[in-house]
Amino acid sequence: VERGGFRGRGGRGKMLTYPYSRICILSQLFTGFKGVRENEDTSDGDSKFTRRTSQQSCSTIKLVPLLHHKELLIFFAGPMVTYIPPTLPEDEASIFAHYKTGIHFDKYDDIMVDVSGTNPPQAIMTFDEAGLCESLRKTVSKSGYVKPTPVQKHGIPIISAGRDLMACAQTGSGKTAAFLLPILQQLMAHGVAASSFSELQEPEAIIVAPTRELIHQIYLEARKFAHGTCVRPVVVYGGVNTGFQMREISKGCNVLCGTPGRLLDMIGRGRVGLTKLQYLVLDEADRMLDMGFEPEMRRLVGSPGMPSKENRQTLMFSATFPEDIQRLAADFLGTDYLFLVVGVVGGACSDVEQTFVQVNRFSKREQLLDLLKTTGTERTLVFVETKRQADFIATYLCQEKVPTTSIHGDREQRERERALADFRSGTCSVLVATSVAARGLDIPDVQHVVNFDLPTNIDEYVHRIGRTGRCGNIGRAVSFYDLDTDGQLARSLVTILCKAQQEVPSWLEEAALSFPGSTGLNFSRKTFASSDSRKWGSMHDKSVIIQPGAQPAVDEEDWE
Ligand SMILES: Nc1ncnc2c1ncn2[C@@H]1O[C@H](COP(=O)(O)OP(=O)(O)OP(=O)(O)O)[C@@H](O)[C@H]1O
Repeated sequence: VERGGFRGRGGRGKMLTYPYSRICILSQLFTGFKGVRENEDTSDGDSKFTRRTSQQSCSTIKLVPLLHHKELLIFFAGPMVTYIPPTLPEDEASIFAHYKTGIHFDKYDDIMVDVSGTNPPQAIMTFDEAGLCESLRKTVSKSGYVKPTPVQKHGIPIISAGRDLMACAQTGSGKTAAFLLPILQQLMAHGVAASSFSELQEPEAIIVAPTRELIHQIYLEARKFAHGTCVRPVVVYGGVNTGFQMREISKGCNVLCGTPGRLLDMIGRGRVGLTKLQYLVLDEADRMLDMGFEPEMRRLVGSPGMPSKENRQTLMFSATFPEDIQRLAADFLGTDYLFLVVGVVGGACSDVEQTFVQVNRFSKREQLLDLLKTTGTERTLVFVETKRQADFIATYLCQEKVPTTSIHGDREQRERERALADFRSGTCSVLVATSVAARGLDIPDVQHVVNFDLPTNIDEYVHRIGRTGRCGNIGRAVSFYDLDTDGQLARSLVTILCKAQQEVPSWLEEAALSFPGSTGLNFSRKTFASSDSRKWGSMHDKSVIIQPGAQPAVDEEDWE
């Protein structure tokens, strides 16, 4: 049923063992039985069923036959989730804490921008032109924003004009505010009703993102910009006590931020209604629509009460948009949507200096240690392929007296949040992470990203190295390249380096040429390439940045 999860086929009264605490959907398998629908913290399972939880990672469910039941069986085979995140500080200093824009912030103005689609509205040049209400102007200024970034200059008027949008802009260039500000402004302008207590809440905006930490970060941004207004943002994501989140929703909810699973759960429980929905935002939209999440996104837009795409505004943001995903995305957007490209679709942030080191798999660990000795206390994010590897490397570095923590999908939510907090505060200068930390996370002063293992997908690489060099600051990325295993990525890496105007090591170029299937390289050094799939028709240039057949992030279980 799930990779490495459900083992037994089950049967009348048979004991089944689930080694992971995951939801298993056992369609049709047990016709004639009804399973316990046990939700993490509500023991609302039918009393005719027994559920025995042994250790945290191993639950046992006994199925008891119930004649004449032929439902889809849904089991939650995990321990009760009791985690309630710490209360957030309410003081302005904490809410508006931000880091400084870097010396390259003004260079954003030189990046080429292309808006395709009919009648795009005029871009704004300043926040004054954005027509923000007084409260929002104040929160923008308290956040340290002086002038808008290109994605904000173009995105804000497009959204304010009521248009659907697919926006592609480099990592760390302010996409979050580009959708939050116009949504909040429109809600305020149309006199959004201050939320009040009700078991069913009907938010005006829903924002979806692929990981718990990212959606929490977006929620913090929404809470920051909405500070002092009557708009109430709420966040829901897995790994946190459901009852707690239901109570938070019932206190009032205008902007609901969520990971897909928990969001659908809240809708399914009748806690969230969709009839008032005006805005649906997919952050990291290419990830939200790839094969991992697409079914959930379709379930979301097909949920009862969800306004049709003509009757809601759908907004998609990412730094990468492979062509096949662009085509798929069109199913969710109104026909007249605008496609905004800042720089190169799928391009790496040019403020990140990218270096490649040839390694063999047996020397990597020592090379990492040597590298970290040269970086000292610089905040460094180390990406590895698997959860086990993350634990292993973090333990190794701790033994070598490098203050290290780790984040991956098998850690408890409490531990994940603790790890991130320790990294943010500098208690641990090194964070070893799987792909769960690749997208969206905005951590101040990450000077350095190390790809201990290169990902198999070039878009994943772009997002990973984008954890540094944000908002005009300069960052460095070092990638360990193993000739035995990373050959299939060589060609895409060369293209990424060329487009970011960076030096390509000759051995990498050779590796790209010698990889089976390479038919000569033609790496343009263009600073800009518009890549709206509607323009290409069937004649488009299949740039290697776009990899239609690319596999999703390796460590699928890391995602929500
Ligand atoms: N106009 C601005 N002026 C100053 N700082 C800004 C501005 N816009 C955004 N920022 C800050 O820049 C940082 C990066 O923004 P954000 O996280 O929205 O980037 P992003 O484009 O969504 O990145 P990613 O692709 O990695 O998700 C944040 O700390 C944000 O507060």
